[in-house]
Amino acid sequence: MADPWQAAMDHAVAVARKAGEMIREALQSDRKIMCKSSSVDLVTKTDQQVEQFIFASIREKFPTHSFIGEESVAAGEPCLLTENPTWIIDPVDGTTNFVHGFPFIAVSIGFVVKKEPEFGVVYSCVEDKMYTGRKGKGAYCNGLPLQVSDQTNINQCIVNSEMGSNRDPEVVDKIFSTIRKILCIPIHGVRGVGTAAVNMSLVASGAVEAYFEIGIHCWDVAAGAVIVTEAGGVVMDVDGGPFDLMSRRVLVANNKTIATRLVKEIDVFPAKRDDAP
Ligand SMILES: O=P(O)(O)OC[C@@]1(O)O[C@H](CO)[C@@H](O)[C@@H]1O
Ligand SMILES: [Mg+2]
Repeated sequence: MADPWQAAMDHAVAVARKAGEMIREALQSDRKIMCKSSSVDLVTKTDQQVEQFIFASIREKFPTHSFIGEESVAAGEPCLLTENPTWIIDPVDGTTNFVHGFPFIAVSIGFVVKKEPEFGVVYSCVEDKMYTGRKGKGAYCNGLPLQVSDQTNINQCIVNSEMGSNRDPEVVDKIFSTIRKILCIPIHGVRGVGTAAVNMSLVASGAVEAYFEIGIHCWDVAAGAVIVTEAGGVVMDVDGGPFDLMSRRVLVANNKTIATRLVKEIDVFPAKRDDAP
């Protein structure tokens, strides 16, 4: 039977690639920085222009679908997931990296139907790596199949995480205490490239065994969650419970053994849900 969403996924790949070209061009010119929730939560005209381009390109083909985009929500659009086919988009994941020219910047396009992720597209546009995952049909990077690491020994792992954009000293203490505990298990190393979408794609590629973060948004992880699952990995809440796209919390790993070992070390702190009133 033909895949009802294959054409949508093919379109998402083409749109992500064009959006990536826009970002690469913008990297050659001055980036005017604006702030959102704080002086370290950055946005630029490029974020807004790329999101408008992606929305317009998708709406043209799928006018009845719903959209959740980072910059539209920042401008006051509701962040509510319904049963309707919904595109969940981060036009520039790694805006701080973009502003600084740090070469990990991704276009993240997730597609969800009846609240179930159907496919994810993450285009790491400086690296020119197109990561894709289609429910039940595997995960790929530039057309080559992705498979998570087969490592089950926590001491042999690299774990991705991020410092986030919360500068409340009590939150920063929890972030650092978690990273300290994990590092001293010990593990081989902690890394983070400044974009959840690429952090998750690196788990799917087997380059690192896990990634977790509290404070991300649905648009950061909607695509990566499908890519990790389709590469044979697991996606869950940082407390080991089921993954909740709107919870602002995510833990992905190559397998349940590594994931549950990490859950023991994560100091959880509150983060307001994406769909909170
Ligand atoms: O606002 P942006 O750039 O679209 O995304 C925010 C983000 O890059 O910041 C976090 C780092 O703490 C990442 O996990 C997340 O993807
Ligand atoms: Mg973004």
